[in-house]
Amino acid sequence: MALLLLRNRKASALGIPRILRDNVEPFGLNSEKIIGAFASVDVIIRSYCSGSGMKKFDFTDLTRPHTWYPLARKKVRKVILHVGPTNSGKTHQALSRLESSSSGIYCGPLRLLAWEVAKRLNKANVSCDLITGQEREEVDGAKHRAVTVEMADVVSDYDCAVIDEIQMLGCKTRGFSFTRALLGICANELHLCGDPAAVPLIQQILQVTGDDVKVQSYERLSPLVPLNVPLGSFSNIQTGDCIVTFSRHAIYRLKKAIESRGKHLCSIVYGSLPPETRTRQATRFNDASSEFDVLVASDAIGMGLNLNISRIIFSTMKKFDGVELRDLTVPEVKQIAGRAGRYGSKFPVGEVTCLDSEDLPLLHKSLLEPSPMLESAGLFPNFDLIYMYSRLHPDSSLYGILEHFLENAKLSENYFFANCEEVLKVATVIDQLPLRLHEKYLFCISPVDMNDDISSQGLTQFATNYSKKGIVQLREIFTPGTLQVPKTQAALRELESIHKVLDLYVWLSFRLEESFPDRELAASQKAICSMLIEEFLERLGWQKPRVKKVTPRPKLNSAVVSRC
Ligand SMILES: Nc1ncnc2c1ncn2[C@@H]1O[C@H](COP(=O)(O)OP(=O)(O)OP(=O)(O)O)[C@@H](O)[C@H]1O
Ligand SMILES: [Mg+2]
Repeated sequence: MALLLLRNRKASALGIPRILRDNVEPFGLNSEKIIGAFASVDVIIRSYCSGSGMKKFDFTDLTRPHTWYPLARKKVRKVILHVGPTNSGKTHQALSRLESSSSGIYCGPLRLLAWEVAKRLNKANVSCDLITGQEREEVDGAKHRAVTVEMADVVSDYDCAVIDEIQMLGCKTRGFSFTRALLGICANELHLCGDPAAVPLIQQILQVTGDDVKVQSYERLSPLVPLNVPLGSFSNIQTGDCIVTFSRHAIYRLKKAIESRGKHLCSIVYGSLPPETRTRQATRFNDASSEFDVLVASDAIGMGLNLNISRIIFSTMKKFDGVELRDLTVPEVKQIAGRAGRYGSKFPVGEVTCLDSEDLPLLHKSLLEPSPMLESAGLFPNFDLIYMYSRLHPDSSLYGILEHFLENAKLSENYFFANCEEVLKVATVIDQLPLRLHEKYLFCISPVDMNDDISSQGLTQFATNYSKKGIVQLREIFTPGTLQVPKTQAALRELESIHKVLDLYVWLSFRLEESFPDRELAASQKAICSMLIEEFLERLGWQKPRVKKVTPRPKLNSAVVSRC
């Protein structure tokens, strides 16, 4: 164990750039960030040695995650917790402060929220970049950036930072990114917006950072009225209604049921639609002059968004969560219901009801109950720790290393180990390839959907070609010019999957720039995918599929399709 320390010490005297070149640059960090990243390696080593001498080295000890972020720890941050119900002006208040700061960062859980914030700041003449895993819209001279939380920058110094929907640090899969932003962002002021249920946990977590924490509570700005009468029939649908359901199939069924009455047209929003399509569908619904006056959506609309909804109608109060069909939780009901009657929208009073009367009691009960207090926040070892651990166990696969962390990680009671099932699934595949650890890690944290055959085969193909040749031309896996408007639900689903593969290519191209050189082509094909999907939604979405000649599926080359 001591050997590792000596090796690293030696490296820090003689070979700093080597460790960094091997492990940090591939992630697309600039030199300033490399220094920050190295500082964190150095600090981790010191924090792991302190008190235990050089003999005892336990990288699975994750009890002091605040020490992973040396830059943030140099400051006493002024932390303001903006908490209250939905539609109470929490985000607005934090953004007003961000707008007047000399430099800043907004971190949100959804691309749509980051996009809204970048638009708002730029409109207010505060230049603001938009950065998500797959997008970099940079504005000349910008000192502000709106990002999705996974892209939170923990190696720059900001005047002001905002983390929106902070209660998501309790999320099993994405919570660790919120924890990372909470502990790691270096800013004079850090504004956290969210549910009051997160307050005690955050106060406890920040006790060890020495930050100055204040809580600011909010009340709802406009009323939300739970109705005693269910919708009953689709003939009672009105302009401004949003009907919520949780399966893709049900979304199309409801759209058809509503549109076939000839009075309303529906925009739709659900998770596996391309983000840009979701944005355009939401924008079209928000636009009072558009004929698409009803929204049919999944819980993809359930967080922080400002939509022109007058009434939320739950078509069901149950959701399949991957394991079982369960009742919606109190926070889920409140978040979704909270989209109705947004302050400043054309509907000053929001209403909420269900399709069926039997669901009303659960709706009413959930809206009255406080959300359960958060007990712990997600945590996941960063690459530095995994790398150092791998030096002690050079024969271990990435899967083996992650599994070891999972079994042996020691955490304080404020944290839980993130659910890394998806990462482990990718690791099983990637470990077969002759790649270095940081390359494997990169593929493992990429936004691949391993439950989608085409998406997972796309990842395998990219990683295989990369390991063989070091360069991945998009044309090896995808033939441009072959995309068509889908004519069936199956073809639509396939196009959504192809979009995911192209999206993955763009994501990789931002991190392995020279090896994935066709970003522009991938991005333009992605845009075509979403246009074709939108055309389907507008023209064909609710019509019966016509039984006609079979069209070939030439979009992905045989290497991928043959294994789908
Ligand atoms: N002081 C204000 N002046 C003008 N508009 C405001 C003000 N406060 C809030 N709003 C507007 O009210 C709407 C709701 O505010 P905001 O999005 O900040 O609520 P929130 O509490 O963050 O809700 P959620 O919990 O759903 O994210 C937004 O459209 C926002 O621009
Ligand atoms: Mg908000």
